[in-house]
Amino acid sequence: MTKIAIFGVGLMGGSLALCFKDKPGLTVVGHSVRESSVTKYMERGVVDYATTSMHDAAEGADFIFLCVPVGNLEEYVRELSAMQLKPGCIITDVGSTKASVAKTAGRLFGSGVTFIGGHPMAGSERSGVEAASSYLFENAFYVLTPAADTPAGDVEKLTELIRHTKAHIVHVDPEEHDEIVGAISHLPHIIAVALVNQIRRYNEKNPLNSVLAAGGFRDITRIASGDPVVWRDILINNSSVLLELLKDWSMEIGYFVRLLETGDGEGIEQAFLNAGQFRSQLPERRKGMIHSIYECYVDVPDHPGIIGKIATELGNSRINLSNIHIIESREDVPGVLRLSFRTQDDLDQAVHKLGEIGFPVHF
Ligand SMILES: NC(=O)C1=CN([C@@H]2O[C@H](COP(=O)(O)OP(=O)(O)OC[C@H]3O[C@@H](n4cnc5c(N)ncnc54)[C@H](O)[C@@H]3O)[C@@H](O)[C@H]2O)C=CC1
Ligand SMILES: O=C(O)C(=O)Cc1ccc(O)cc1
Repeated sequence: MTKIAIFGVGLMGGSLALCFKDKPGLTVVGHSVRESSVTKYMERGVVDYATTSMHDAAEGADFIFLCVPVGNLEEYVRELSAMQLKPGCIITDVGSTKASVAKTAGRLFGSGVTFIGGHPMAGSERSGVEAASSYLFENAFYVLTPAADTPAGDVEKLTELIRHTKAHIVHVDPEEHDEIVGAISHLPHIIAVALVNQIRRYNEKNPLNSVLAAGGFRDITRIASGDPVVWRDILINNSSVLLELLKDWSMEIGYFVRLLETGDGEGIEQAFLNAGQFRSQLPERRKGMIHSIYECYVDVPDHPGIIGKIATELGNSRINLSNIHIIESREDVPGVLRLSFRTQDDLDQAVHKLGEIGFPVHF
């Protein structure tokens, strides 16, 4: 039996556990510092066994996944380095930053135990084992950050195991990872939170702000609902990269201030044109940093029974619909439904079926 120990069975740890559990030859052990969490992991059946003992979890493990907030990663690495681990044990993590943990682990682990940093680049604004799903990583990128002297055989062993997630595995240098992920994930989270807090202040004076806050606002601010502790740790850990990115961000904002002060319509058009062109070249519907589920929009007339018809048609074709959301903010226009699916295959089949029965689909 290959023993996999998971420290911190939350959204990420729980989702990994679900990918590995019940696979032939694998046994999954979950660790939490809290007794109540251990009971919860067992009750939900996400692990084969759970414990509050770090020793019991790590002893004899072939793979150890550290899935705690970034601010706690290095203390786990330190504690594990002082323990008698199984020779050949591979330790990895799922932290959203990679440079500091790679540096600490590189210093602490000698022969017999290998550390390879990891970052599955899929997730959501939700947290906790309640939000875990075995589908979370399907089609997403999964970054590994092996060092130049990491044994190739160990990278291969970890890669083989991670294939259970159905993610695309890529290798990136830890510092380069933090710069890129700072720009495409951490900075957008800061911007979303700052924007929501700006509107929150306006809303204290006039509650109509939140009543009218509709599609666009909700779309670009979903990630502002991320877990505060997880994000505190990510931003503090990557602060030097983020401070540089924020300088560039204030230049971008300053540019818009000038465009408006000078009434430069052509400049505004050009800014939207450039952004739209770049955005349309981004890989389509790749599950990843911001888009994490397979979804499409359907224009439907606003009359009773239509939602039932769509759900029934999809059900009859054995297409699994994971969520259906009515966009309520469209008064006096055709209603719009957002349909979510767990897999690309379900989404593709749904698009085909809905087309057949005369419902136009948008993305
Ligand atoms: N949320 C997301 O979408 C993504 C998160 N990550 C990374 O994954 C890691 C875990 O994040 P999530 O699973 O989202 O968070 P989560 O809050 O769902 O899970 C965190 C887990 O760590 C445990 N934990 C919290 N504080 C602890 C402490 N002081 N000592 C020991 N255990 C503690 C919690 O009990 C929980 O089991 C973080 O390092 C985060 O940067 C990576 C990719 C995506
Ligand atoms: O909610 C989303 O779309 C995300 O962007 C999730 C996410 C959060 C943290 C990461 O390190 C990676 C992905």
